Amino acid sequence: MAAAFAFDIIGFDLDGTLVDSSLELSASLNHALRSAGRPEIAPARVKSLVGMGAPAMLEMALDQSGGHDRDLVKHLTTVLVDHYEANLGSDCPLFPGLLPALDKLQLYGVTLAVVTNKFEHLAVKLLRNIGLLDQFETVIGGDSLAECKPSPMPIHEMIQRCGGGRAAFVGDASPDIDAARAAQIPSIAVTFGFRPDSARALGADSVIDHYDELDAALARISVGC
Ligand SMILES: O=C(O)COP(=O)(O)O
Ligand SMILES: [Mg+2]
Repeated sequence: MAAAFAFDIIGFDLDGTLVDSSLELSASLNHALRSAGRPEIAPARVKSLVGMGAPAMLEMALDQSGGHDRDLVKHLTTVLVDHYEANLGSDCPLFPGLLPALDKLQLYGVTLAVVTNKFEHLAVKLLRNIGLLDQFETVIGGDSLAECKPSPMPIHEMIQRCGGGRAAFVGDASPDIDAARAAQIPSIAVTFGFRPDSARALGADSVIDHYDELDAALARISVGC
């Protein structure tokens, strides 16, 4: 089947883009906060803390109740990750329309990849547990390389691992769109992720409200690139 767009590679962010991981992340963040005697944070508010990895999420959460230091963040990252890993993917729905959208891209012969700021081993395990891992040529995590999003480094690496060619990136937050811009590839922001209020202001080349719109958005942004 011929695609209406000219991309060889489509990269996806993970949390808030492929899956709604907010309930599992909230449960594990709050488990870590409780263990340190800190107040919990409501899942709706946890969404705004996701996107720069677990240590950054903990720093921002701890700053809401008395601050953080490096040792505390290091210790609580282990507490959070151990808890998160135990039930990974059991309460982590895919966003509507994702599977048919990925199937269509595969039919077009597009190579798919994930670039997340989650630790790589957690991203791989989550994708395996929810049955998505085989869809992706490669998974690059926040600790896979010397730099993570918003650096262009993981985007460049993604393109290289996927054999080169024209690429676009889909994400829900500023590290995604900024990394794509820094790597000089077009981006699509999703409004159904963890930044519904600001997705339109991220400066992406296109914005979608549902995965049904992905095909048309890719066709729009591939014109002239
Ligand atoms: O902050 C995280 O844990 C990772 O988030 P991302 O998948 O949106 O990059
Ligand atoms: Mg995200």
